[in-house]
Amino acid sequence: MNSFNIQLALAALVLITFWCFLHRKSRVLNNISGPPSPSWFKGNYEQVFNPNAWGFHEFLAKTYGSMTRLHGPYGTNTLYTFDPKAMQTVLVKDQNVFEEEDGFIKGNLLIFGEGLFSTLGHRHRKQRKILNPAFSAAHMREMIPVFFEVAHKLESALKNKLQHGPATQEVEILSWMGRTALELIGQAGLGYSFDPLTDEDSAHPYSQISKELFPTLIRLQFWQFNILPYVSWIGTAGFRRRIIKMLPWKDLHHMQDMIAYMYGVAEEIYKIKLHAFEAGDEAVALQIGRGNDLISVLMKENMKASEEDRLGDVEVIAQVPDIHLIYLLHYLCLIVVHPQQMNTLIFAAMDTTSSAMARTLHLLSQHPEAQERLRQEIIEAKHLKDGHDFSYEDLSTLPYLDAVCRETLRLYTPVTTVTRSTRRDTMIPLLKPIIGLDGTEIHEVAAPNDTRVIVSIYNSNRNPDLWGEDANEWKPERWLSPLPKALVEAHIPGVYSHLMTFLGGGRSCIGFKFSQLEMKVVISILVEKFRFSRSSKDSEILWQMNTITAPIIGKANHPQLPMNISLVN
Ligand code: HEM
Repeated sequence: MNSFNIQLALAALVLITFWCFLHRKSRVLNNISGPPSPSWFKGNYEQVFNPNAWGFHEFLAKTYGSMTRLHGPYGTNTLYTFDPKAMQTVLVKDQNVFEEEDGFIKGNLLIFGEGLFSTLGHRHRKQRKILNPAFSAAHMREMIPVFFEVAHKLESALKNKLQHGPATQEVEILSWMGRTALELIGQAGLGYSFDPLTDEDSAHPYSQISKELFPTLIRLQFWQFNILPYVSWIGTAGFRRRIIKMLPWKDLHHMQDMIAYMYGVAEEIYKIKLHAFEAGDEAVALQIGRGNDLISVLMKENMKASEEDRLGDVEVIAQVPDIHLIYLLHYLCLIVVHPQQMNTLIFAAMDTTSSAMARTLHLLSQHPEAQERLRQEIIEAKHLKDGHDFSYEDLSTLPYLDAVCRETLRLYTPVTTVTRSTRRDTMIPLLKPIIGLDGTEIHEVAAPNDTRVIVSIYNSNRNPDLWGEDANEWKPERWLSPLPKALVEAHIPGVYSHLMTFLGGGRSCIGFKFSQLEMKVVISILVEKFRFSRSSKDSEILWQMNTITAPIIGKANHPQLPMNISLVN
């Protein structure tokens, strides 16, 4: 028997064990009401995780409230919640009980070594401690010139386009936001420039890939969640690649090609960085970002740390780029030969924030009065500064800009759900009790070991019990007066503004200040200089849920957001 056949036999054995394991799962959650299952094989998963799942999530919230039972694959149970107290337990209080799923952590360990996404408990906390200063407000303050430098490049490119063509032009704004976010995380995060941001043709191929990655990923999501964690460690990477090639599966092949490309780019950046560090301080200072990028700061912090807290060299290099894009990591388990984390940082920072910036501009194009109000605020503040760029403090004292960003991130969160899995039998207390199928009032849910819990960021941010009857409307003004008492008293466990957008607890988004700054810098420059209005295709634009929300037109496969723009003067 050759080694290929042995690995094939092992794969079959693992799958059989996996079926048996699932069947012994408990039925304790059967008393919690929830939607019927359309399929034993997939349960409700295809309804919850699909690009157009908005309606199903709204239906769950309206029909079953903030704690629901879903049918998982193969007759298993899954909890779906946005109850504030339940989220507090899952994400903050008992976060060691509600961890990322086993397969996820093991797969990441295989590929990335001990980075943020592949560590738990003490080790994860230790890495966060070292990483925190690189993402602190103090460091963001130092980075602000880099943010403005990149935003001004975008401004020049768009101005140039408008000055050499019709006064109002249709522009595909999503790709410009993606390119800007890529350049920003390149310069501020990695000390590397991807894109001169001069015209449409100068785009780095990486930004195109980022637009295709998530839509492809969501088409594969069921397999990713339910099969991949159990097979990702089987055989060698070479074996797994051979298996993928044999499968008649277009999306998986496309994913493999995209990752191979990203891998090459990441390797190049990685080598440049290492080379500069080996050459010493002067070489680092000559780099883009002038030694202030996240990797450089992390290295400096690590040198200062006590011996106990210090990360090993490999851990440092693995760490900074090991930024979210959780779902891609599963695929990397299958496809990539050895660790390459640069891509994770780039994607985490890029797709989330570019989606948020594009959504903000889209909303402003649909609400011209809000756009004008924002423009006036920026122009007046700029006037007081004699036209100079804003400082970090200036940006945090523009109330309407702040309100527009918060409201957009509330109503249109780029990441709509996160999933955790219980590591032992446990209780989940509820702020709002539910009625069980047997008619009893349930104040806390007994969740057996290995229960999947989906936390709905989307429904938490739109909960009418907390935000009021207008919770589903985009109203920046709500942030200019005191927030509803019910919301404040609910103690939403999010790190940002009673919102779950950046999550809460020890695994919350470490880059949320980075992303806030980026949004404010880019939106303030664009709205001051350009007027945004709906394009003729506006009614066809459909925002898809995906892993990170993205707009598409009609049946097109790749995200795009056409918008009309003209110069303000
Ligand atoms: C609007 C933009 C962004 C949104 C909505 C967002 C959202 C999130 C969410 C929901 C998580 C938790 C995922 C989970 O636990 O399953 C997360 C984690 C993370 N994000 Fe972001 N993110 C954004 C931008 C960024 C940026 C710009 C960076 C880096 C520069 C970043 C770095 C990270 C990291 C490192 C984690 C993992 C933290 C850990 O496991 O300890 N994010 N993000």
